[in-house]
This record gives sequence, C-alpha cells and structure tokens, in this order.
Amino acid sequence: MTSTPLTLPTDGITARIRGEGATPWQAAVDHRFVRELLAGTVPDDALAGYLLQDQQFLDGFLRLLGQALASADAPASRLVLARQLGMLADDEQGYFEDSLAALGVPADVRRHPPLLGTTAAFQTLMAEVVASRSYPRLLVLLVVMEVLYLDWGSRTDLGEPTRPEHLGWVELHRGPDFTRWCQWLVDELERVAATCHPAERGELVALGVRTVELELAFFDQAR
Ligand SMILES: Cc1ncc(C[n+]2csc(CCO)c2C)c(N)n1
Repeated sequence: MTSTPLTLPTDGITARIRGEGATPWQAAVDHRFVRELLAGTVPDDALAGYLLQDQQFLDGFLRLLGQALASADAPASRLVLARQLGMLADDEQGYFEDSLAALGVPADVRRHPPLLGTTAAFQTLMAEVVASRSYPRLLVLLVVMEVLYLDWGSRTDLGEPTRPEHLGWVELHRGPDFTRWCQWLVDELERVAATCHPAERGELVALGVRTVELELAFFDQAR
C-alpha cells in the first residue's frame, strides 16, 4: 500500500525516516480522509475544513521553500527550488480559490479561517527550522511533507474521484512532474545528509519522524 513511486537508497536517510516513522506514515497514507477523498465520498464540510487549515499550512511551507532556496549550497539547487515556488503560487493557489468557493465556504471565513492546534504546531515547527537556516533540516521537512503526499496521491487501489474539488487535490499529488520534484528532493537530502556527522544524521531522522507524526495528526484534525 505504501510502495512509493520513488527510488530510495536502502541505507539512506530517507529510508531511515520512513522506517522509523513507518507506523504514522502508513496510518497517514491509509487515513480515512485519504480513502474518502480518492473514493469521492469525503463530506464537503470535512474537505472545506481541511483546505482552510492547509491554506494556512501552505504559507509556512512557502517560507520553508524560500529559506531552502536561500540556504542551498549550490546555484543549480536554487533554480529547482525557484521553479517549484512559482508552481505553488500558480496551480496550488488556483485550486484553493476555486474549491473553497465551490464548497460554499463564505468569503469572510476564507479570509479569517480558525487556526487549529495541529496547524499551529506545524507552523511552529516550520518556523523553527526556517530560523535554523540549516539546509539539511529544511530538506528533511520538505521530503516528508512532499513524499508522504506523493505516496497517498499515487494510490490506485481506492478509486478515482470525479468532482473537481476532489480530483484537483489528488492530481496535485501525483504524476510525472510531482514525482520528479519528490525524487529531486530525496536525492538532494541524501547528498547533503551524507556529508553530516552521524550524530547530526540521527537528529535529522528524529526531526523527520516528528514531521510524519504531525502529518498524521493533520489528517486526524480533518476527519
Ligand atoms: C499538511 C500538508 N502536508 C504536505 C502537503 C504537501 N504539499 C505542500 S505544498 C505542496 C505543493 C508542491 O510543492 C504539496 C504537495 C500539504 N499540502 N499539506
């Protein structure tokens, strides 16, 4: 069920994070929210609530990507991160605006959504890692946040939704472009982590597992 469309070195740091975080990772990829989203049966209020939180998550995520761009150790890496920032500002933002309107979320709620506990916890974690300016730490968060989404988005055993609010969210998390981006993130993390001291690598793994646990809590918060 959690077979990933990516190539992961078996002894690498990504495999360690997925291994030590296997229980919450599997629970997230097989979450009721994911199953209902792919089957097209997720209730409108659950999807709307999730999207209102994710929009606030995404603002922190943008800062994370921006800091990764600033902290990257190579100009070629900065270009890849810059392209992904542009994609996020276009496709992702368009999906949110269209879907929240289609789900009937009033404009004032869209402008001033409630901030729930796990969303706030995610924002705190992302802000901490941004403040560290550590490229390996920034990459750990990005890898978990993106690859975990690629893993559920690539599931083909749960059906295919038809409503644009459902299908749009699935399509943002699968396919060749998103897979290439995730593979680049993994390769980049593996490259950078290989130069870290073993004790630092252990801290990176722990940070990754904490991020996986928050991803699961984020789905629990929605459904
Ligand atoms: C809680 C939460 N975790 C991860 C993602 C995944 N994600 C964040 S930004 C983005 C666009 C591509 O970079 C994707 C796929 C999410 N949306 N919400």
